[in-house]
Amino acid sequence: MTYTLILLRHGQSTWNQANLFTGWVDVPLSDIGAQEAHRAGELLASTGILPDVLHTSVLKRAIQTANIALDVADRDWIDVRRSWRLNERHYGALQGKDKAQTLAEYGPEQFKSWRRSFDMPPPPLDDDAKYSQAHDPRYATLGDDLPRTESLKLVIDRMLPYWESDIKPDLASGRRVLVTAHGNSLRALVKHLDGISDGDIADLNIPTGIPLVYELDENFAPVKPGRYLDPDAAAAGAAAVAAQGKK
Ligand SMILES: O=C(O)[C@@H](CO)OP(=O)(O)O
Repeated sequence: MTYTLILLRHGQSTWNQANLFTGWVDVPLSDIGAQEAHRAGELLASTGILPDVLHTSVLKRAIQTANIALDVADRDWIDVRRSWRLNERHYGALQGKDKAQTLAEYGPEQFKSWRRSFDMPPPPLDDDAKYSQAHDPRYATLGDDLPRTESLKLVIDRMLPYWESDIKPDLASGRRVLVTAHGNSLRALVKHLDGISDGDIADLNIPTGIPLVYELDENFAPVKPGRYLDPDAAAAGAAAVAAQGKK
């Protein structure tokens, strides 16, 4: 008996398209992103890997992606759970900043450290800053859990409790689970599943809009490497994410 877990990074957002650091800012899909979500649904349908339950973040780019993909796969009806714990990494004071300008201003070393170091968060975002979530009603109950910036390590710390408490039980019940989330929250989950080291995770990038399917054993360990349902597009998409800022 194996469990099926499908990971799906949201399609391109308007801020991905504009090359801006996004984090917890709640931006929608671009037209390209909606097309990617559509294609993700086609891949699920054509391979017959149809989810029984959906987990998403509380950010609309993930929610819209899941809705489009599930509609195309004729799975609109499945159970849905959402959690802030699946949100993108909070990008602190970088939220809303242009990636190319940030690279030019601070140099490649600092830029890479902010984007991909394991435990070095960007400077925190002030609560009265334009792109702060401190007054967003959807996070009103978080109290001290509300981040003002996060490293990947901090994402793992807040994401894994949800994996344990909510996602694992759905898998254990024999349901195929779709997790629709974000570049860095999915990097956190893949790091955990694949046992990737703190250093090596810097080189892992997740492309937008391509389902990544894992078969897990009864201990929730992958029985073989996760596979993208469109490997060529996934490789090209991951390379494009890695190169962001350089355009
Ligand atoms: O801006 C962001 O929130 C993320 C994902 O789009 O960017 P990066 O890949 O640079 O971590």
